[in-house]
Amino acid sequence: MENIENDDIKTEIVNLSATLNLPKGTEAFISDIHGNNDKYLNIIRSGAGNISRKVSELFNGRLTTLNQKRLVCLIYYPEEVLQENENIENKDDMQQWYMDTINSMVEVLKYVSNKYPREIVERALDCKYQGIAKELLFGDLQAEDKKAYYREMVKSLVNLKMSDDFIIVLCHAIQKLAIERIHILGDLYDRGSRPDLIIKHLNESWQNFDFEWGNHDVLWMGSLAGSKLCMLNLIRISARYHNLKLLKDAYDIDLTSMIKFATNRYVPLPNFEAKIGRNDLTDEQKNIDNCVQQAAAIMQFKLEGQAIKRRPEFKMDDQLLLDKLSLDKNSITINDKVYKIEHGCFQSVNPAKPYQITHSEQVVIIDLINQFTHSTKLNEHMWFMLDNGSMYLKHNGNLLFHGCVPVDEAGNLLKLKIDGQEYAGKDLFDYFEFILKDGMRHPTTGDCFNSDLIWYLWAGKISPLFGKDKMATFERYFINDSKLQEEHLNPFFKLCRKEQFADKMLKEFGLNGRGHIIVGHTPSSKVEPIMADKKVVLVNGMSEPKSDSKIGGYTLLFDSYGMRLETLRPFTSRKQSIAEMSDVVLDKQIIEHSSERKTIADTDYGRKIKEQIEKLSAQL
Ligand SMILES: O=P(O)(O)OC[C@H]1O[C@](O)(COP(=O)(O)O)[C@@H](O)[C@@H]1O
Ligand SMILES: [Mn+2]
Repeated sequence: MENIENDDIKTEIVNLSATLNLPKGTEAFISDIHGNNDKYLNIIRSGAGNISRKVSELFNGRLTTLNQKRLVCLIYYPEEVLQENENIENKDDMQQWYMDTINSMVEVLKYVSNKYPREIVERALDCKYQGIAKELLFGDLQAEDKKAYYREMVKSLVNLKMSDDFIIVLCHAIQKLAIERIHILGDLYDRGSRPDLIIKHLNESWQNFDFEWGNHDVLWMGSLAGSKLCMLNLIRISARYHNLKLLKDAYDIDLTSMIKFATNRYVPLPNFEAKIGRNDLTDEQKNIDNCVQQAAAIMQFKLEGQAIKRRPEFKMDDQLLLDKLSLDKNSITINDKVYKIEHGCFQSVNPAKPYQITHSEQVVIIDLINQFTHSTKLNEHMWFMLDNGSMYLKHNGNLLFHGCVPVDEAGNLLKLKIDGQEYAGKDLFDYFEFILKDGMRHPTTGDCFNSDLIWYLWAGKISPLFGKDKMATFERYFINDSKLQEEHLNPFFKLCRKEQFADKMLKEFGLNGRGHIIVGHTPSSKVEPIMADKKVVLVNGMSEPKSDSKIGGYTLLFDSYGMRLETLRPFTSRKQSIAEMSDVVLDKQIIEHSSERKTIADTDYGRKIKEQIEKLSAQL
């Protein structure tokens, strides 16, 4: 008996020791997806550019560039591309195409899977075709004695009309194996229409991923925790980007009370026109978006005023603006200067009590927050974000978070004083993580401490997720003054150009200077994507590109040879990507390269394996 046990332990040690010598898996870092499911899938299905690179390594000199492109496009979008085959009329041509394609596909799959232990490769294959796929994948296709056997296998797949399904299984396996782990550096939610589908995809089809929460994600998590402020911001942004439908379709939140209230009390105004790049909306849809945005904005400003007054420690008094409106509400006095109000909509603001919510506003807010806190699907998705996420992550020596470590101009950590206790740097991140988790575990719709702090994460001066001195929502809606509308970035971003500062930040989180700080949030138009002698990398890859933008953002890949930042091609639609067979990557910059491959032994996972080996050895 003892011997059998010892043998099992020894086998396990052999397997684990062997795993340590495999090359390190490829990590992909993406950020600011903002609900753009198609663009997200375009990146994921392409292995963040990894697949086309592998195909060219494998087929250069054997396939023309055009045929490589065709193969790559098929791997990304097999469902759509295979449909085009219906146009091939000649049966022999068709058979030949399938045989060539399956063979090439198996080659690519072999190539991307050679980093993994067999068990992981098997897991990436759909069970329906696992037997055949394994035979083709792990067998020696060139062995003379078996050539006919393999040829017949592929031929039968074609004859039995199983080949489309089989190709799809191989393509999905290639996609999965091209990236070992995805880091999502925040802002999965808001602006785009289908964040729910991204969550669904990760939940159902991906194994290794993590979220570093963004300020927009916090609005959704905070709403589930009962924060009315988070919810009003969320609804305002949803209306601003014509996404109110998402709330009903994905989360079963009925906005009837809000829409009725808003369309009765407000008339459409130019400053509340939805920000969408299309003009196929009916007048009714436009009016709803416009009026709901106004109603939510006014409720938001009122409740924000109450929170700011309730929490003097937030030091946000400069954002109390409703009480600075003139009696006729056509102008506002800020720092002794009078500004004209453009297209005001303050009919529900009582000059005597500007932050007081009216009875009918209250009725709408209560209806909505009850629905948010009771939505089963929202509950499921936000817990998925909570369980798989954190405020920051230390992974393989790198530090990942969404925004910044709040500092002053001199680079000293800014302290947030709450309840007599000061939090700064890593402690500040840890504190907010505790509050967010606590808030979600104990949801309440009252004006509680957790809710206020969660809202602070969205818009507070010393919020690591926001990273700006103020959110100028009011000014941007109503005051035509570019100075007042400015939101200044925390000095962190400027200081990040200095290596010494980056080292100091890494040290604050217990990491050494060999690591990198990898962040999302800030568009590359504001901050360079590579700073501090390549120690700080910005991967804001997904914010909607402006219509004239020549790039579609950045993603970072970290494989066994090093790190490279990929500049993405602007993404318009899935249909167009397929039609043009366009690849995701426009350009790449090497951040780090070593001719000696990193192995699993060099990673955090490797460290865990070594610990396990030690434990097992002790049992022998
Ligand atoms: O693009 P919009 O909807 O006008 O939003 C602008 C607001 O979004 C923010 O940029 C925050 O969003 P990000 O985290 O995506 O930057 C605010 O600072 C700003 O006030
Ligand atoms: Mn952000």
